[in-house]
Amino acid sequence: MKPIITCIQLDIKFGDPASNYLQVEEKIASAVESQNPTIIVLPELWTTGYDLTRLDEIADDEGKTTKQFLSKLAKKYKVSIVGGSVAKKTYESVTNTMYIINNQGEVVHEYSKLHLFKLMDEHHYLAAGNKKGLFKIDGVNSAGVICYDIRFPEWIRAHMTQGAEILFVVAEWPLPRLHHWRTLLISRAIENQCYVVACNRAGLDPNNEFAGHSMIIDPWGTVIAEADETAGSITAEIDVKTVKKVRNQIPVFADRLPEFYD
Ligand SMILES: NC(=O)CCC(=O)C(=O)O
Repeated sequence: MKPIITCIQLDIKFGDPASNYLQVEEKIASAVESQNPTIIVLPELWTTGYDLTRLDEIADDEGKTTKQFLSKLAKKYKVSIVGGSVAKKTYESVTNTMYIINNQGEVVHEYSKLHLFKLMDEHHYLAAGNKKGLFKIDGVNSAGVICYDIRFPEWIRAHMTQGAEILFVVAEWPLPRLHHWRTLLISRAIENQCYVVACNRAGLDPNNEFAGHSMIIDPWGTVIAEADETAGSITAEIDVKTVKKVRNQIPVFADRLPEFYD
């Protein structure tokens, strides 16, 4: 079965997890009803937005609430979820953490953002992760990274050389750098000959206007679905066999010469 992927481009309510859980529940229900997706993707920090000064109060304790919430919806609708990311509080720190839930409602992986974005003060409030975002979703080897991570092609490549065929990107990417967002995502798809599924947020917070433009890009670099700047969703069916076809046509992975790269 070919994956049908929906990105939900939310307008996140700043610092208001209760409202955001509610709107995500409604938007997942309506995406399932109208688009029949097999995989749903949410944006970065969708429970709290960038309300970093209040994380002590509003971050999710060990991610428990989010994991239960997404598992329940995944099971109810038999859909896999790339659960954007949330602020996860532990005894030691708060991380910007993505949960991957399969269509049985099981949490199959969690990835914490490796590269913290200083321009949005992340380094003052969040701790970086230390593990790759590699997982299988609906049988497809995939990678998941968070926003600023896409500026580090070597980090993405480290996932791709381990066999990932879809790169999921979840983000809160501001409008003034929309050109970078589109160019970096298309470049990551072309250089890695993979699908890129990128879910950004829409709307405003007290410091930023966000770019929207969630995108689904094929391994040739063609944009097959793209949102505008407003809240909404995009959906596309993808054919994972295209990854092998493109990798056979131009054998970039076989032609790498890593011994010259450092
Ligand atoms: N939330 C983020 O990591 C934003 C990254 C960003 O805006 C960039 O230009 O990079």
